[in-house]
Amino acid sequence: MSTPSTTASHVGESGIQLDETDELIARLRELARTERLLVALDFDGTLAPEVDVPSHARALPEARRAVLELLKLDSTRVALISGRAMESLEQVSDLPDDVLLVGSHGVEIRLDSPTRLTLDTQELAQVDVLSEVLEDVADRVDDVWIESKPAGFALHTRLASDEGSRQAHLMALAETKSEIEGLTVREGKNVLEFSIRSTTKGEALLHLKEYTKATAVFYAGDDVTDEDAFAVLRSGDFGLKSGSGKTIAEFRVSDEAEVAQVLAMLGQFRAEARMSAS
Ligand SMILES: O=P(O)(O)OC[C@H]1O[C@H](O[C@H]2O[C@H](CO)[C@@H](O)[C@H](O)[C@H]2O)[C@H](O)[C@@H](O)[C@@H]1O
Repeated sequence: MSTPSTTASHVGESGIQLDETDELIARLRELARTERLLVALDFDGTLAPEVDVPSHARALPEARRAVLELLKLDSTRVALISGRAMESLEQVSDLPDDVLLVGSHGVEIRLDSPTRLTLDTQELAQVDVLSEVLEDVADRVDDVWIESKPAGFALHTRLASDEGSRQAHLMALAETKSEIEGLTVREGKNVLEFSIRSTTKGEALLHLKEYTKATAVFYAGDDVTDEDAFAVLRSGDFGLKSGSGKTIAEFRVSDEAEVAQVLAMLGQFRAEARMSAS
């Protein structure tokens, strides 16, 4: 195998970023030898580069290829854990049905048989109130819009000015909180997410780990909400942060292309490990 060109770094005990590509490779090889592997991945900013229109986002071809290779391997499951609504995640990810999907930060889950999210009357009423309040905020600030999800909304500010974005955040926070008690608010890249359910990617990852009976987990993500998933990783698992920003993940690469390289390596090591196990 050729030497990977990742700029992987490892946060040493001193907090200093050390160039640790060799260590990353050694740890990937070790992970690949586990009995049952779960590879769980965030979508936007991890497999797919950020774009202005969410429905236009697609995984990099090399990332998609690496995921398809992993799917061919026995005792290996692949999952996407995203903030997107399930319908949107299915559309943009366009992967086979044996990929486990988690949408809306854990509110929606598609395992091997489809399940439908149902909200009770009170929750439906809360979604209606949220819609009214956030539509009103979006109407008042240029280039701010809302994306609908089954249990909430994302307030997008990617195309707004810094000041517009700041104002939209402040208004949306104040006005939703005064209308709905116990609302969950998550901040992401150019987005503020409001949900009437309070799941996290960490809870979703634990659920998938139990469902797949995984003996070790690989998780890659780029945003603040992915930190909840990194937080539930245990010894022998592997956490990979894509891009800049504070993280508790053990390893970091610089972008989606490097995530794809790491996934391709993992696929290769896993194929070798499964071959020698059989
Ligand atoms: O958990 P993820 O899979 O990373 O999803 C997080 C949010 O992704 C989408 O918004 C982000 O990506 C868009 C497309 O690149 C970009 O236009 C936007 O600025 C980003 O915030 C999605 O639209 C949200 O619903 C997800 O929660």
